[in-house]
Amino acid sequence: MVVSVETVNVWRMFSSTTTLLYLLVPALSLFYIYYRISKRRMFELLSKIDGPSGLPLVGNALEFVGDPHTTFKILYERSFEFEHGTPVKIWIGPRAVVFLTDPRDVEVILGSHVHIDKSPDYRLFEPWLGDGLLISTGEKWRAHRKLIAPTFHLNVLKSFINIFNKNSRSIVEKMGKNGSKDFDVHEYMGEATVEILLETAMGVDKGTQDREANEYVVSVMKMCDILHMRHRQVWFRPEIIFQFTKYAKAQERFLQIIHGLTNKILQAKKSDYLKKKQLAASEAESEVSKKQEKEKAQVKLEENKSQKPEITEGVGVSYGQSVGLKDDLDVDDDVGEKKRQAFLDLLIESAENGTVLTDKEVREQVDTIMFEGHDTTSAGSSFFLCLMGSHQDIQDKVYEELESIFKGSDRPCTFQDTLEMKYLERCLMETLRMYPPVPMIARQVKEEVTLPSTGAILPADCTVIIGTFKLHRNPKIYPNPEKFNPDNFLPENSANRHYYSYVPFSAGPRSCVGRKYAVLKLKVLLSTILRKFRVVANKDEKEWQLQADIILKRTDGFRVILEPRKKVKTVA
Ligand code: HEM
Repeated sequence: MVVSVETVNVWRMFSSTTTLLYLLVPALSLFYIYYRISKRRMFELLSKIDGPSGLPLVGNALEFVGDPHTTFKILYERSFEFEHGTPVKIWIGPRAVVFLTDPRDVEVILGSHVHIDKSPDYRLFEPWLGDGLLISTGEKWRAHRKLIAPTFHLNVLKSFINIFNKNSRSIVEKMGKNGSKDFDVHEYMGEATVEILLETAMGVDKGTQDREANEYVVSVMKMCDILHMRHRQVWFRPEIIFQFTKYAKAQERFLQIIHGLTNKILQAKKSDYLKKKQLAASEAESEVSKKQEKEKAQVKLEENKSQKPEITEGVGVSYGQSVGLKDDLDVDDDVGEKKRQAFLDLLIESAENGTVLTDKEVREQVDTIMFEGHDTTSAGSSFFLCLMGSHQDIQDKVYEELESIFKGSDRPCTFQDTLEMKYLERCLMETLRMYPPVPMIARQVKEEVTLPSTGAILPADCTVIIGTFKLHRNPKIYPNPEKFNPDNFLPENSANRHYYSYVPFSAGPRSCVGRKYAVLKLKVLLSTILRKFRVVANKDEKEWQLQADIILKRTDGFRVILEPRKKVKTVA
């Protein structure tokens, strides 16, 4: 029998493939057995936590590959398969994620000083936010938090009121140009919040063009889309795969725009800081030379008592001019800025001294505050306005309250006014209950944690997600939770509520540093809009399409119509 060369080659290939399989299958089986044994405790603990059934190997991962709205809808609808508040586990491939929605369980995680580590999902933010406050952990986070938190103290915030007012009026004017057409209010809220952040926290004069703020807002939204896509479609997570996709190129482009703006802010601020430092140094120098000149003049005077003291007069004039300039331009400014202690001023100063922060760390914190401070507030304010548009009776009550405060005048809002906006504040709190801009908070637990709700134990290194959206809609805590009802926040209705049953700003040691800033700014911004316009929204709340791409948003857009209110008394 003659055997051809081809037959021999095929046979060789077959036998080598078979050998490979013979080796691979037992190796994989052994690895799997080793994995199950080494993780026995983890599997044992997780088996006691309820969850939807999934497929072998991939678990529930395939349920999240659809578009963002469908994914959110599926996740929320499936949550009703389990009793409100019970911990629920899902598998994303080999990784278990446990959702917590009982306030007692939430407290154990958010209230802890131990479980402060963010889940690995936040690492996707790294090329954008570096190791800023949102992501960092351990001593670095503690030190930076201590430094940054006071820059959002109420005393600092009070000095921002004029900037809040000015920018709110400017955006009201811009929105008014839409006439009776409906438009997406989120774009305007995004632009206003970026401009306000630049002028307040960053202390940068309004040098940015509107186009730049707009480009920034759009790039942040697109970056969130990419990150969210990578969260849902897990095969895009490893850098080794992601870098070859079209999304990596898009990410690079968006980051160029985002970092372009933050770099510009930093450069402007640094040169400002250096100029001030130089000025302070030259003032100190002129103080010294003035003292020396004075001494010399004194000596001369004593040497020749009959001579006129011309030098003293000369020095005096020069000194006077310099003081005059300083008084008019710098001193007022200095006093204002020192009083303000804006976030970026403090950071740049700390970086100059070189002990607390490096330049890179300042950049990361600026990117973090720009992201955290703008996308959350623009979503919150857009939801608020849409809710006002859908609930005219409630909007009327807000307007009535504003009328009682401003009495028909269009004067700017004061800090005291914001304290009197009690009903508006309740509407804002209720908006953040129903539509929390951060609908999920993820943590990685360092050690085993017993959950008070069921006694179940979370294994060490497990990812937990605080499901804020679901937690805020627990009927045992909020009667009729799908209904927009600002009275949920009447003191008598909220007094006995568990502290961790309302966490739009998170809570505990890693709570939002910008909470007071956000509420004050939103009160000024939203009251300015409602004093000028009645908001009308044609779509029923039930038809809204939600997506939770990091920040909760409406896929169908935040469309409203603004109707001018009657003329008010103008105050310059
Ligand atoms: C309605 C507006 C806002 C909402 C709903 C909100 C919500 C939150 C939430 C839920 C967290 C915790 C996130 C997590 O642990 O994953 C957080 C953290 C943070 N927020 Fe906000 N935020 C808002 C506005 C702001 C503003 C205006 C700023 C700054 C100007 C800001 C700065 C931060 C920072 C720096 C963190 C990280 C804090 C840390 O980990 O120590 N936020 N925010």
